[in-house]
Amino acid sequence: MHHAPLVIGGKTLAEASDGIGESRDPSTGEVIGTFARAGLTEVDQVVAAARHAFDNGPWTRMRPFERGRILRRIGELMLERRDDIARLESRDSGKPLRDAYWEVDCSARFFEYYAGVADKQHGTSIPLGRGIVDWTVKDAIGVSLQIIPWNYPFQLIARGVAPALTAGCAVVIKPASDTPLSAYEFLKICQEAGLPDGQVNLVNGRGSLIGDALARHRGVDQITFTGSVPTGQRVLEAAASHAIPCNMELGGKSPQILFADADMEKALPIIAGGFLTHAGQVCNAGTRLLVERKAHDDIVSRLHDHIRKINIGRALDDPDMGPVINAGHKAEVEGFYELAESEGQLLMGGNLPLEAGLAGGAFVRPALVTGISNTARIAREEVFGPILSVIPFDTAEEAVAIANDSDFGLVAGVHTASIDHAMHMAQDLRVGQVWVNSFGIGLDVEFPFGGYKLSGFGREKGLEAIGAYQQIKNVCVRFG
Ligand SMILES: NC(=O)C1=CN([C@@H]2O[C@H](COP(=O)(O)OP(=O)(O)OC[C@H]3O[C@@H](n4cnc5c(N)ncnc54)[C@H](O)[C@@H]3O)[C@@H](O)[C@H]2O)C=CC1
Ligand SMILES: O=C(O)Cc1ccc(O)c(O)c1
Repeated sequence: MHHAPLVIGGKTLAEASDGIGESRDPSTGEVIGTFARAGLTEVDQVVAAARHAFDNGPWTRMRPFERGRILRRIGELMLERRDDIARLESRDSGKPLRDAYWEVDCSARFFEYYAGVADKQHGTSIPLGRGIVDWTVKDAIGVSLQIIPWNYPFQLIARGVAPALTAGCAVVIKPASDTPLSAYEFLKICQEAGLPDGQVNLVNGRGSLIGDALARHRGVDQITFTGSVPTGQRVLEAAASHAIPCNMELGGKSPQILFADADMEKALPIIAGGFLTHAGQVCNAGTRLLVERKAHDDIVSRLHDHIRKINIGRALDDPDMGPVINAGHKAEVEGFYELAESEGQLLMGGNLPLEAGLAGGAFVRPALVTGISNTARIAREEVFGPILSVIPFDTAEEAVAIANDSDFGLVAGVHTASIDHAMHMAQDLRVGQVWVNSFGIGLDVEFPFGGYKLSGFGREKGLEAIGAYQQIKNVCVRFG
């Protein structure tokens, strides 16, 4: 049985003021671990520890290449422990084992990538004429609060913490209560890699209690949040109470646009992966398929055949699809099947062996919804489950209009053999990321990732992410 303590200023605290929480395996419903649940007392302690590390600790003063070496070591240790972390993550989050391995590998890549960037944070020199020298310096913003969701618990820590540390920040991590376990593995790795005490701190606990109190805390200088829109809006209100900047990575209802000229054989697994990965519990899941009308019936029949064969099972057995995060979320997804049936036709898939042991799991089945337009609620609301809404279009202009007619704007996929269609879509789609003849779920660490509209603002990954953790200081010197 795992137990995740708090880690505050380098000290490991097995108990905390809001008691002990339990974490369940969504594949079986079994309790697989416990965690110390922080309350308001620990909120003050953890912010004080991070502040102390930032204001007085060695990290801020260390030479950038030395910081880079420690960051690289964190990535190496992740790879050395990939089996243990992936198995823990697969059980705690319910994602198939291969996806949990991907999560660990990608986390290591974040540290490798930013390790190489640590000593390249150049400022600029601004010409103001003779007798004046003016330059900018990229200063660390201070204490970064990272509020993490349950869908990619380990990787989203790495995604935010690596650039924050690179910039010189201290960090407080607040994981989701459904997936509290792997964050402690991350803290242990940081300690072993030689990260100074207090530079990264961990507090598990209730979002509405400590998440809110941390976001309001005057000692926090910046927030990175990934999660739902309503919670993100609450976090923004808390941040507004002391006017600090936020990186918001919220939900999506991302389109995949399929033209009739596309190679259907190649497009099919990409479209399916786009909405089935982690049972659809991905912010950038491609859950609206906009299909050129003449290809509609063909792709629906191929997709239905495909999802009929999807094997559902325990995450550790590495099935095609694992469970959703918990019984409450299963009920929500099932509510969306009912909504879909009232708005259009629901085509179900999936093989769920009802053998003993799976009865307690939060399993749902993959589904297509046809006979709807983009005004249907099922085509507009984020389900966070394996449901694909299929909507026909006749022209490329109409495809863009439907794709952009959404409250969200995270990502889009385009499947076509025509360079004109591809370029038109890339130019006109109001989303943060366009994939052509592909649809990656968080594939790479090098390019910027983030949304338009209700999908949020700010960018994760790539060189762009570091800006969230820096202040630009301008220095102007007159001489002579
Ligand atoms: N964009 C994304 O990647 C994600 C979206 N979601 C969406 O959110 C829905 C609900 O899932 P939840 O886990 O309840 O997500 P949530 O958005 O409520 O939680 C995300 C994180 O925020 C924390 N939190 C909750 N209330 C807070 C508050 N008032 N102040 C500060 N932090 C707070 C939570 O403890 C968790 O760490 C899902 O069904 C899905 O639609 C969930 C996870 C990830
Ligand atoms: O946030 C999500 O839900 C999806 C996701 C996870 C990891 C990534 O690196 C990414 O780009 C996107």
